[in-house]
Amino acid sequence: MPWTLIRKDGACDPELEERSLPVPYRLTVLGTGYLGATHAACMADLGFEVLGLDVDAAKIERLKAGELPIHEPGLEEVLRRNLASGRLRFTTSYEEAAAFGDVHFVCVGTPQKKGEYAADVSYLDAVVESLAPHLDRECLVVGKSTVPVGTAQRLADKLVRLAPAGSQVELAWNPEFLREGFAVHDTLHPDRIVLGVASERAEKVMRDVYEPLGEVPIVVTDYATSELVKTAANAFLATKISFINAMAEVCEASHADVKQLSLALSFDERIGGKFLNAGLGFGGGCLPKDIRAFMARAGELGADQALTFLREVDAINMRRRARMVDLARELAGGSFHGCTVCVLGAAFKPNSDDIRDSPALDVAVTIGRQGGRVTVYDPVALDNARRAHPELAYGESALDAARGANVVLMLTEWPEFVTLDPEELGSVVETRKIVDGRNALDPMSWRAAAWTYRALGRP
Ligand SMILES: NC(=O)C1=CN([C@@H]2O[C@H](COP(=O)(O)OP(=O)(O)OC[C@H]3O[C@@H](n4cnc5c(N)ncnc54)[C@H](O)[C@@H]3O)[C@@H](O)[C@H]2O)C=CC1
Ligand SMILES: O=C(O)[C@H]1O[C@H](OP(=O)(O)OP(=O)(O)OC[C@H]2O[C@@H](n3ccc(=O)[nH]c3=O)[C@H](O)[C@@H]2O)[C@H](O)[C@@H](O)[C@@H]1O
Repeated sequence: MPWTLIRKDGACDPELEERSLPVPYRLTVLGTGYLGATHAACMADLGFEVLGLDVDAAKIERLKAGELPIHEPGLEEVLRRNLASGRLRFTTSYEEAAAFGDVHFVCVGTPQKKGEYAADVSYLDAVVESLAPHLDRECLVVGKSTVPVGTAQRLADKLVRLAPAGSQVELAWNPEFLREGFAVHDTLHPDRIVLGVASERAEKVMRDVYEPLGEVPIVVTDYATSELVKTAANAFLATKISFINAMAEVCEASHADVKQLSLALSFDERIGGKFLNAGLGFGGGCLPKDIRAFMARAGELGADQALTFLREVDAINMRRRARMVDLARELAGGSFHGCTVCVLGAAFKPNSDDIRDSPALDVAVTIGRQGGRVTVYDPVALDNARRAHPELAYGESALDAARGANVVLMLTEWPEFVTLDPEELGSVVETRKIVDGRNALDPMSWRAAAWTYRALGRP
């Protein structure tokens, strides 16, 4: 069946023609968090008319005002530019979104269920239940969230069942691979586009939507494979990080240096140097929960043996956090009682304010529970950290947080921490002891300034 989908009024404004959109589809983006806010703003920047929707009314008000609710370098400019042009708008109304959109991108969260490994996909069901009853004409619904394999087919059936337009409403799955901190770049210059589609017409619409991105490898496949590509990619990245952190454990036992080991490995083109930074390990709203959801889903499918290695990947990762606490305690003289610990970093990685499953905060909280007086500083994640962990103390700057500290832990490699002057920091601490949790500092210069410098996986 040919895909006849066009904008309802058939009109194409001259500016859109100038931007040479193959088809001026109107897009909605349902869920405007880290992924959705980026996707909405970037698709508008490509020339599409975009309507972003969220159930969080406060978030929508901020977005309407050109204020980004998250920290993502470069995104606020894209947001403001497209609000000003009128191409990007926001709403909380599903009725409005359904009437507006030819293509609906679904970007809601799929967090880990409490007390379980499995992913909570209920937000996706909620989207379908809110949107579908208003879909009375041909349109494409495109899932971008990361999901357990099998979710897309189930949602596709539900969509057709609930939508008045029935099978004129179709689902496609289009997983997202962007990294926080590089979200705008990764959206506009993806390494590849994966399309899980059930028809040629859905493939055609998706190809048209992404045509303005230029030459990008496109893999067209079925729903299940597209869902699995995403979880496999994150499982691979997590495995690579835990591999080098396992090597760090062996280096610790044998007085070898994991940083030099990693460098030497990186020259082998089959291995490559990316994602081989040993340290405190991975956190964030994705890698940890995605490998756990992957294991849970494999179990449901009777394929749990295939992924038992991910259990070890997870365990190695969590052991790094425990090792960091042990190292800090050792430097504190065997106990945290009466000890002041400065933690530099709260975000799970630099250039983000995201504190979901942050290794840095996890370590800070554990040390606090073990009796340490912990003061945390982060350039952008302080508000989020304060809200989540009011029990910790917070500094206004790195120097402020380090004042009177017996031990400093550098746990998120923000550029401003990497370039800290050992003398200047040394002038405010009680004792010059530092653990470099990301192998990002230069040991020589810290030791030259009379600091006791320790790191993970290095002698
Ligand atoms: N954060 C990232 O860098 C990436 C995330 N992903 C995946 O994308 C998905 C979203 O992740 P994030 O953006 O990080 O999550 P998030 O938690 O920042 O955003 C989710 C948004 O959905 C909204 N929402 C919840 N229920 C809704 C509903 N019924 N209707 C409309 N909006 C609703 C929430 O209010 C929130 O604003 C997850 O599956 C994640 O694994 C994939 C690639 C990158
Ligand atoms: O599914 C997702 O949401 C995203 O998850 C990750 O992106 P992100 O979580 O933004 O951050 P990464 O750059 O992958 O870093 C993840 C964690 O691994 C840690 N890491 C990374 C690299 C490394 O060598 N060592 C290391 O410990 C980082 O500090 C961070 O805590 C993937 O890289 C993205 O491709 C994917 O789209």
